[in-house]
Amino acid sequence: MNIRYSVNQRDFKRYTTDEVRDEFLIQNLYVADTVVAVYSHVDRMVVFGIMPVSEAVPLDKGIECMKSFGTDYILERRELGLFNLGGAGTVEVDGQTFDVGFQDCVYISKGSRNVVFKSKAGDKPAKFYCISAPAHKVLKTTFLSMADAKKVPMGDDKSANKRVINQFIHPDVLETCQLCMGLTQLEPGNVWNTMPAHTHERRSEIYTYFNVPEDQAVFHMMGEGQETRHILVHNEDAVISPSWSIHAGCGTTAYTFIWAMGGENQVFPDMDHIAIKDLR
Ligand SMILES: O=C[C@H](O)[C@@H](O)CC(=O)C(=O)O
Ligand SMILES: [Zn+2]
Repeated sequence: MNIRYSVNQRDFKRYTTDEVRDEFLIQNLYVADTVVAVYSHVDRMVVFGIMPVSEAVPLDKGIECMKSFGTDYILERRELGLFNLGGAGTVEVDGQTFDVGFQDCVYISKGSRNVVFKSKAGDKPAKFYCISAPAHKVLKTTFLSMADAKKVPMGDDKSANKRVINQFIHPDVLETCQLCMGLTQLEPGNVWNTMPAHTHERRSEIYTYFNVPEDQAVFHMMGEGQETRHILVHNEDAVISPSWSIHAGCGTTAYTFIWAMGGENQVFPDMDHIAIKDLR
């Protein structure tokens, strides 16, 4: 399992492009019949990419659970949220099966022992993007579609940032231990997300960008507001944002992304906004 240790904001100022990418960028999450896992020490969030093609893939495939998590099974002391970014699939959680289409979400409670992923058709495989965070109590494993999400329209055409923040795993929709997750969709012709930018000292966040055409990219902004850097992301890449870092992006075209947060609180508007004129 790939492990990312924490980076502080002072050392980060001196990072080269490659160092920034090695620490924060997550690529190649979807490999046939494989569980790709990246363990971040930023709020101990774990990113899993799972693309079943010709077989059913259990969450712990290829993972030494005791060595990586110190538990008998992965979700013994963790919760997990997932979105399907590919073709139709299913996830089976301790015998309960959920049909999971494109952009559907499932929250899986702490204490779930057997989690198994499948695609309906190997030539149109499902791509399960999963984020797991430490959890302290058992809650309800729940399927959420776009219709269940709370919609928060933001931005306008004039600022090229008209978008809808779809809050799926959010206190107003579903109780979780610490995980919050949702899907932000940009309107055609709009390219900016999360601008004016913010940090949230009490939480950290991971983004994954998708619906990015093959020949296009997103310039993801990170760093402190007074010392920004960019990191180029392409379709289905993910990027880790420690609490001290802004997390905003500008695409060469419209795109969609999943945001996921873990940490001290779940108060969505708990953000320290930085005025655009103050960014450096
Ligand atoms: O802390 C909240 C997260 O950064 C995202 O929800 C922001 C976002 O989706 C957007 O503005 O487009
Ligand atoms: Zn944020």
